[in-house]
Amino acid sequence: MPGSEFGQLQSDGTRLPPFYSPRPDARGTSHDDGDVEHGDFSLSAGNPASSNAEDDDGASQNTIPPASTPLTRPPPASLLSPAFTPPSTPGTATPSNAGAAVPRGIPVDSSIPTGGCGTKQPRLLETLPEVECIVRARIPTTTGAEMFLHLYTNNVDNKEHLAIVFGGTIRSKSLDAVRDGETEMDRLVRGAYTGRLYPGRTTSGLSANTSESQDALSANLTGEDSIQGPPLVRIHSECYTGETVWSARCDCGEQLDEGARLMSLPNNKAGGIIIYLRQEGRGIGLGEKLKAYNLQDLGSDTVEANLLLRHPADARSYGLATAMLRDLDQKEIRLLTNNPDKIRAVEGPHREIVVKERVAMVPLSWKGRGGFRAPEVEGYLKTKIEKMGHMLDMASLPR
Ligand SMILES: Nc1nc2c(ncn2[C@@H]2O[C@H](COP(=O)(O)OP(=O)(O)OP(=O)(O)O)[C@@H](O)[C@H]2O)c(=O)[nH]1
Repeated sequence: MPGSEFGQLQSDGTRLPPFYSPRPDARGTSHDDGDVEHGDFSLSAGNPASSNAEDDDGASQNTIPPASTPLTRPPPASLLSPAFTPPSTPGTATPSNAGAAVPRGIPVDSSIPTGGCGTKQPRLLETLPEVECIVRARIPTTTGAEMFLHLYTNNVDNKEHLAIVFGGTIRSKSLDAVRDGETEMDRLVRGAYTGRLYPGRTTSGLSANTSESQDALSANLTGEDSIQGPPLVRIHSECYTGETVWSARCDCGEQLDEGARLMSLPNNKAGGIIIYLRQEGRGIGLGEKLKAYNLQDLGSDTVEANLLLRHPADARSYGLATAMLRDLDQKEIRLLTNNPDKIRAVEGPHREIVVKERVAMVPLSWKGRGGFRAPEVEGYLKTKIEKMGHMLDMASLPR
């Protein structure tokens, strides 16, 4: 960690990296999450992506996955644990937002060129990958927000892709499916239960006589817990540097935290899902991304650095995200992104998922809500806008 100019001084005297979550508003005013997209975005249908980026993006969407691994086979012992250990957990500085509105989205219709996600059509594989949620657990976070972490296996790679689920109404079909020969304890341990776990619980379903089931019943009757519209979704690609080792070259850590914060807002009754895909460095892997960083220090931008290393500008695909969202029983979503390619790609080859709205991700520092400023992240965002067609208006960057 760099020196003392970095980090927020906490009440217990320790310093936390300031990079991820919004700092509390120094003026003590409450934030209004309803203004997320106020004038900050252009919805131009014209896509300013360079020809390089266009060619490479198109190619990347068509990446053929490696040979299938049957879902029935147990995951290999070599499965790596996620490096997802953000130093600041979701929702820091949320208390002042307790009553804040759910962020407004911009209507999207990817079936028409003027629908708000550019004109590029990614070439997608005809069939979605198969995914299976093998375990789910409740994660109370340090801010009081709670989420359920779902770990998925699939038939195209050996990575542990994750769904971070906010709200109690979103469930995984593959997790809930009954497995041959399993006991009630097996179901409890792999997270295929309803309601909450407590010491001594022996059944995975809600039994009619517990006070918990009565609470659930009355919540449903009063509509307190009923689903209200499509959930907020973020499709997030792994970024070890930005999420774990405090890199100021990108805003990935801040985006992850901000997505989680918005999904945890009490007024967000529709729930939220962060699909956390293990495609580090836009799919080129951490080693190659570190080489790209060195090329950036030598004068290349993020797209040029990838191309110099003979990688596409963006080597990611989103079929796994589409399949995971379908497994979580979603059809329509509100997507937190500035990336037009992501909107079309996550919808899948047959629009298995429909993005109804895009919710813009404006860097927090641009809105005067904390965040961080650095020449590197400004270069990163500028390249996204100028070469990759991201729907973010650099002109609104405060000088
Ligand atoms: N190759 C490369 N990858 C980077 C660099 N900086 C960040 N990344 C990766 O870029 C990806 C960021 O992706 P996302 O957070 O999904 O964001 P996005 O696709 O840019 O679009 P949004 O949804 O608008 O945030 C992660 O996989 C990061 O590891 C870089 O300099 N070079």
